Amino acid sequence: MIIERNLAPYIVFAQDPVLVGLQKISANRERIVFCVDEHGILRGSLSDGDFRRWIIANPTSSLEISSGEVANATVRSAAASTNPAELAPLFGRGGISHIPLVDDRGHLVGIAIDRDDVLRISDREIGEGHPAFVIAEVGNNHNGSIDLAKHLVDLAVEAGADAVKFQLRDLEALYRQGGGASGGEDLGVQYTLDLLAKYSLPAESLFRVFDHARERGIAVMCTPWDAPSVQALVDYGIPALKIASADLTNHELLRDAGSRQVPLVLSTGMSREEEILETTALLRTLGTGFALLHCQSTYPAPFKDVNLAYLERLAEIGDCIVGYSGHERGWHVPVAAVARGARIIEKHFTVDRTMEGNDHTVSLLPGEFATMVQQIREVESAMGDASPRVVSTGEQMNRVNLAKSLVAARPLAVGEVIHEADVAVKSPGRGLQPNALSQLLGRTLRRDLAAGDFFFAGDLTDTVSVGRQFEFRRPWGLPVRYHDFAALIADCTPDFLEFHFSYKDLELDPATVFDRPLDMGFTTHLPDLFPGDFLVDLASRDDEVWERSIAEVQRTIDVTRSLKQWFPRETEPIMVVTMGGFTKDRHLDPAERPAMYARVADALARLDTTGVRIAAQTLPPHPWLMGGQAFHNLFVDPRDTAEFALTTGTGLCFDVSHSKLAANFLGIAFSEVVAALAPLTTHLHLVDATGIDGEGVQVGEGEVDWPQLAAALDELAPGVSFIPEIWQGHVDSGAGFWTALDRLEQWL
Ligand SMILES: C=C(OP(=O)(O)O)C(=O)O
Repeated sequence: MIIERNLAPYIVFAQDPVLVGLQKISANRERIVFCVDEHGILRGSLSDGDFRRWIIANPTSSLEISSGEVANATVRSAAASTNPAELAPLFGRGGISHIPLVDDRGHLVGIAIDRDDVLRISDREIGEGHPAFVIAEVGNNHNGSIDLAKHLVDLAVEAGADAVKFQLRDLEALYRQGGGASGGEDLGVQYTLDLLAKYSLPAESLFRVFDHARERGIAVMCTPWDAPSVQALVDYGIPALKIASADLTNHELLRDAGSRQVPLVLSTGMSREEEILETTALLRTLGTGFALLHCQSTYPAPFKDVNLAYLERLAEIGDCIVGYSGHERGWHVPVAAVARGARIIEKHFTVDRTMEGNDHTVSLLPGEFATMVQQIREVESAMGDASPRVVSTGEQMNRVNLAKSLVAARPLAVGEVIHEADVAVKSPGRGLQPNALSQLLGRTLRRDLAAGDFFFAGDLTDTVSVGRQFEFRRPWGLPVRYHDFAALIADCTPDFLEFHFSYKDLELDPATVFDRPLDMGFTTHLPDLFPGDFLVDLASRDDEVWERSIAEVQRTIDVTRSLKQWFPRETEPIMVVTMGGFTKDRHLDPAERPAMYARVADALARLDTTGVRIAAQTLPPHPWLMGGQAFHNLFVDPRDTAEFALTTGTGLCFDVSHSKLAANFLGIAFSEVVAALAPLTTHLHLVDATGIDGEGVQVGEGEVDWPQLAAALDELAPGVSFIPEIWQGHVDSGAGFWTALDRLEQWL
């Protein structure tokens, strides 16, 4: 439980319209506000439930009605002096999680909240489901210089820290001899005192540094080592206090700090478990929000003494948010601590490890700290949620390439019953997976198979998936390969075929593919991969890559042109090109994009495109290039994509899956993407998407709002051709394409 005394987000005046109350409820995310009169006297509660009950009872009432009239006047309150231990049993009854605390004249002075799973420091929430809160502990590493302290704040901001922390001591109050006098003390104490006397910053100087941190938008924390320092920090308005390990048993300081209505973060180094238990019990009587940091108080701490496994026990015995304050070398241990549940990480921070003072040696330099923060974020993103394992989109692709399938061991004819000897397990994994063997055995074949042909899911059912004559308001086509187009058009007549070339296809003489001209149109698609793992990149700054990219695109244009003789209806075929602009390890700064687009434009200007319309394919933020995650920088953001199309006159192949992923990644509405791209679109790839990298998903099984998209396309890109580009839609006699077309027909 915490006792909240910052009441502004939780109160609404009785005369305020109820809408104001509802807005406050949304803003404070606590699902409740309390209604007070002009003297601050509690008049009732206004929760989501109170409002719902009222609106059901008064369905025609205006929202201009005052909050006081809607509020529940019988809300249960408690006296401000009530001990938190007495408040605790009141929670939970009837769903109560907030108890208003009133003084003896009925003024609202606090709210007891049944919450210790989230700690709020400045505008950050800490706890399960939130990114770890990373504190750059400057401590006294400013060595007494305000300028260096401010510089460290700037560096902490750049390194991605969530907070900077300092230490404040009143040496007169803190040490038994007062001031920096150390005569008669042990060696260690003398050394520490000498350093503190030399390098501590007084409160007023530290506050100038805190002001600077606020201006830079980073949370500021401080460890008070004595009562005057607690008072000074609270007077300053510090958003959270840190309690050093050395003070874990200092109940007087804890009582003082814990009654100041700011969250406490306590380190547990140099402590025994019973001391930690005693302290948490004490804090619970104060009603303050707190977190415990596991810590090994040696500088540097030997790895063998760190005992990260204790984090779990600490969370259990403290029943609170836990974190880790690290004094070991390097930053891999804090990263591991995050993986073991630390929600707060504190690590010392300096500009120079050789400076005088015992914290410098265990501090991270700014670049190291930035790496730690980045690695923490990467590990957080890698943590997942232990839900049942699913196959990622990239894995699905690799599974096709690397796994195995059930194939015909010999030619098999329609009507034959499948026996074990008829089936072999071979790579690649395009067909039924080997574990489907028992389902396949004993089934009667409904199609002929050559030796080596895949068995598909369709062979396990009695209904065969076939194409049919589909009806659309715009030209529709099928994505095909040279080797499968004839089978795919056996039962349907698309308006056109889109040939997705492999690099080997480019070497084939079309006369060996087509035995007669076809009465339909065609489009083509640049191969995704060329010999020697080469990916076309018309934006490349590497001249060799750029020249070869231009040559490969030109070669594909030439092949496209040569196909026209087999498709007399097609006068100017579209060729879809993935232009490039990808990187392997990270997205580039958007400022780098204009030069890259210019490079693409220069490459396009070098091509002889006579008789062929190039369409630049819109791209996802994270393509699965060569079976692994990569980063696309161009044709992802609809704004620069549209600008490129407009300024170069290049048409777009609007890939709905790719651009939906881009919208999710960029946090923009997909309708905005459609509005920007559809008017510049000459060709469409229609396919669904999930998240930021789930591409190729079956229509209706992802996140695209198809009726809305279809209406927008009717308006902004009428008559523009499309293919259903379902991943692996061609397998199992085109089952994926037929399902997609069946579904699309109702909207397009
Ligand atoms: C010394 C401090 O903390 P820890 O015990 O985490 O090192 C501090 O916060 O000043």
